[in-house]
Amino acid sequence: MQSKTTSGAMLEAMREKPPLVHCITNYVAMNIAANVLLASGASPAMVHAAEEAGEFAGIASALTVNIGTLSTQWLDGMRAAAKAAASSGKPWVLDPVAHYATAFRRQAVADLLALKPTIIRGNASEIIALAGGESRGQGVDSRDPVEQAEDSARRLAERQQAIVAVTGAVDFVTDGARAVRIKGGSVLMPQVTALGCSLTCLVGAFAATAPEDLFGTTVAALATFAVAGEDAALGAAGPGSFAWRFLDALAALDGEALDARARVSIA
Ligand SMILES: Nc1ncnc2c1ncn2[C@@H]1O[C@H](COP(=O)(O)OP(=O)(O)O)[C@@H](O)[C@H]1O
Ligand SMILES: Cc1ncsc1CCOP(=O)(O)O
Ligand SMILES: [Mg+2]
Repeated sequence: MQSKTTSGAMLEAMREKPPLVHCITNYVAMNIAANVLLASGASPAMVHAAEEAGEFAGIASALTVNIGTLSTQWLDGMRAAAKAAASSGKPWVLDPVAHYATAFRRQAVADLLALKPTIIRGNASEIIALAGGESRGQGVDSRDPVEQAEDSARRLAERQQAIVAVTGAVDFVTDGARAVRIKGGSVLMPQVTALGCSLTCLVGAFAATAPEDLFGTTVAALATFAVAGEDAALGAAGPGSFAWRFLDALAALDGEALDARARVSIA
């Protein structure tokens, strides 16, 4: 088996053995997130009912949990799934969408953090607030630059013993010690709803492919979005044509091109 040491090798390994990714995500993101995973070579399943989420997490290779359209019943399913993933040693990714906005969300995220996500992916405002800082987030959208979230990400990674990925104009990934920045993508990406949510699901798919290297798999997922986003923007007239071009760009990207074009630097 080819070693999965580079982002490109991880992408090819994922396509060779498509991981079943259990995505508990929001109503807005379900369709595009599933299509992003299929285009990238993974196998998505959007399963959230409390009656089955724990059992399903046990048969999937990774779990992603996104609180975008949260409800009490959904939270029950999230907790059951997170406990099942954690107890079976499977990676699970938390996307704390707009957790700062309401008391309900803040409590939900506190409960989920206590279940030890292995990776946390959010925009700069979400990560600043999650680490206890003052963020300027508005609803689900970030109003803070990523560079102002880097220290928060390092502290959060240390505190949670997790990988933390902050996305925006230049992404940042850390395990609390190591850290890299990833350039690329397009200004059109935040204009398409649920691309961040979709990226969280792709982080789960890569994590399932090489769970022994969650730092590397998280970088690989973000680099995949960065390169595909640049490709999709080339011919896009706006967010609408960008969205379908982005799916095509993900499907067209191969490991060699990803390794050749990913712009990852040590932070
Ligand atoms: N200004 C930008 N330039 C290039 N890429 C961006 C920009 N803003 C966001 N992205 C990319 O869009 C994707 C979604 O991330 P983001 O918008 O930060 O998350 P969220 O949707 O959760 O707020 C990521 O791949 C990120 O790198
Ligand atoms: C608009 C909206 N409302 C609740 S979840 C959601 C989608 C958020 O997607 P993303 O965090 O990827 O921008
Ligand atoms: Mg988001």
